[in-house]
Amino acid sequence: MSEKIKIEIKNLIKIFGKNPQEVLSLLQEGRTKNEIFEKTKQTVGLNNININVYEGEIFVLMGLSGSGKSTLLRCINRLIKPTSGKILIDGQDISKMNNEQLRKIRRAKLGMVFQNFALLPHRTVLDNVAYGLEIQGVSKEERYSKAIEVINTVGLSGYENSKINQLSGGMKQRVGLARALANDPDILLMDEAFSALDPLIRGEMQDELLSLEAKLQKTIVFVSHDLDEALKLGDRIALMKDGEIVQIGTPEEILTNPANNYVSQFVKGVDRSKVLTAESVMWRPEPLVSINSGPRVAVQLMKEHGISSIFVVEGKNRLLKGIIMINDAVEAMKSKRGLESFITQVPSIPLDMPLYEIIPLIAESNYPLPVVDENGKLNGIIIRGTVLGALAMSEDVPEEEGQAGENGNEGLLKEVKEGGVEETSGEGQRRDPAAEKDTLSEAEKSGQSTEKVEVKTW
Ligand SMILES: Nc1ncnc2c1ncn2[C@@H]1O[C@H](COP(=O)(O)OP(=O)(O)OP(=O)(O)O)[C@@H](O)[C@H]1O
Repeated sequence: MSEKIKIEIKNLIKIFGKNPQEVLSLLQEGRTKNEIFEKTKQTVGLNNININVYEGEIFVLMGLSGSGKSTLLRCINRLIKPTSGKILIDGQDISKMNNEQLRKIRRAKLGMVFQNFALLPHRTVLDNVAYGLEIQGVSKEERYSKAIEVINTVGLSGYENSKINQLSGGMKQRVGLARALANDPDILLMDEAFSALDPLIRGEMQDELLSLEAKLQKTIVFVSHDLDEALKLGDRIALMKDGEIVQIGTPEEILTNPANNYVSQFVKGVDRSKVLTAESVMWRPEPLVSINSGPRVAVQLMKEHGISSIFVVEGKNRLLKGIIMINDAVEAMKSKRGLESFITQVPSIPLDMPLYEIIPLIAESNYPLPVVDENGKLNGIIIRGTVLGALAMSEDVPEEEGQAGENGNEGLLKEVKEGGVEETSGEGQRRDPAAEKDTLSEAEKSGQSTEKVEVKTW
């Protein structure tokens, strides 16, 4: 995802009714959608929408039926004309365009995929995919060659000459996707595109879309009323209610920092383990010991912090070397050898590993797990308590009690809770760059050994 704004929506309002001006003044008075409908029989489809969609992101519009998702999506390609406000696509305001300009921008930049596929049932796959190019007057040779290319992209090669009514739902939607891609649009607008598919196929199509997106880097606006789908697909999600945006955020932000009670209720039953990643549950590793320090320093730090193991790192970049247990450090001290030969190698966790993959690892581990970036730098640690806390987060249940049943991780949670293993780095703190300076000076003070002490904190 780049920093470039691809679609900019500003103060967008859509009123369905005969006298939008009347509704606009009622909106300015602060009347609600329901009040306005009762008074005027007109519907506020969208009220004051402001969104930036960045190039290359999947932006999901999510909300209950009637919240305004489809209306908003259709305003973006001007299938619906907004009552007021702006929609800029690469800086050009589509809400002000005449028909000719609209045709051009739709051809050049916008592809749309519908829930009901909207295919021509008696035509072949090839002709359906090439249809958009055909009505633009592209030569047969050129449109077929492009169509075959995108048919391959969506995994339908071999089906070029099949008729649409011979295909399964999932295959039809692949055709719908291929048809939208045939123009090579920058932006794909997808309206409940997978909602008509049965759950297994739906999951496959979601995976397919994610891997396509990794290759093609389109900007995608995806409408869904399904929270799990939104959390799986969205780089960011806008949660809508009654024609307004309640919250915009990444899936993690929406789950961990709901804007209000409506959002909390909305996300209550979600399986957090599928959405949260190592990065969002890791804590600050503290203290760390440098590979160049002697075992005495390691033992001293562990004693001071009341922990039984400590991560060993190398250099300014805190490259992870492993972990040393207190017994091994004592052994190293007695044998007058360096730390290196007493280090235990531990599996390291990438920053984006989902929580559900971390749970079994942390359940079996006798020490915290290190989270490293792609360069091998130690970014944080994962401790059992953190995992428990992240899974237990909920409006109604106090954190200590957890909420295992609702998250479907009851067995694992029980195992984690009853594991009886001491938290070796219970002192770890959530990342807080502002606190780095203080802890650094404290850590510096604590390194009072004759050996060269290199304590890493941040
Ligand atoms: N053509 C129309 N005429 C009048 N009202 C409309 C029209 N289209 C949509 N609406 C109203 O605008 C509001 C938003 O509808 P919209 O279809 O955008 O919601 P949605 O979130 O996409 O719901 P769904 O998931 O059911 O499609 C609803 O109150 C709806 O009744």
